[in-house]
Amino acid sequence: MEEIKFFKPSEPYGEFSNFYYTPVILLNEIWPTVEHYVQSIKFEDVNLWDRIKVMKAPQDVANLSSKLQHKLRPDWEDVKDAIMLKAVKAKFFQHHRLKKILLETGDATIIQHNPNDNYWADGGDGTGKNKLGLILMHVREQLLEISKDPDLILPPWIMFPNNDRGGMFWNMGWGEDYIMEWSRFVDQFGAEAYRNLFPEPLDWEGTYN
Ligand SMILES: Nc1c(N[C@@H]2O[C@H](COP(=O)(O)O)[C@@H](O)[C@H]2O)[nH]c(=O)[nH]c1=O
Repeated sequence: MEEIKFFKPSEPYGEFSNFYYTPVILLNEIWPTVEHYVQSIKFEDVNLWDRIKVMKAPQDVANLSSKLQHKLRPDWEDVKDAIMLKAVKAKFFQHHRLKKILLETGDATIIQHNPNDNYWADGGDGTGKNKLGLILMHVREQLLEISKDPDLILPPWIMFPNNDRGGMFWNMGWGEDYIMEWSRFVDQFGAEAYRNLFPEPLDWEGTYN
């Protein structure tokens, strides 16, 4: 079985790192990286979230968080896997390019290789739990259930299920760019054929007209 090892964002498969720069929308807010989101959610104090969100380097975020261990929400150990899954899922559903990279790993085992982390990574010698690798493979399964074609651009109601059709997100920046790219893709693919794969839900009615 092929193994894919990743660690730093600048190295091969760096897109799989939580430090990789790519925005994610969670809780109706845009976070600069998965790391910014996960480290914020560790704390109940939302003032800390605002402080973290404007920090540039994910490493600075991680450093600040490790200094504030005494402020951790009491249930963190119980919820951390679910929160990480939610964030990693959002990242790979919300970005077509990243989704494609993940799907193109086929059935390879994905391993976060970091000697300093026995939980999210392999501990360097394979004794770590590799939870982030397991989560990435789980998200890959979830994507495969929707479509096995890495080039297929998914409809907005699947990529951004929490963004209402009437919301401002679709009228500017990221949301607008995505709708334009998706529309071009649907035209090339053939609207009827695409619609057969992805019939629009009630709140997106009329979108193929
Ligand atoms: N330490 C590290 C990465 N690992 C990430 O750091 C986080 C550590 O979480 P926690 O143990 O809860 O503070 C977690 O998201 C893990 O995947 N990644 C990188 O690119 N570069 C790093 O230097």
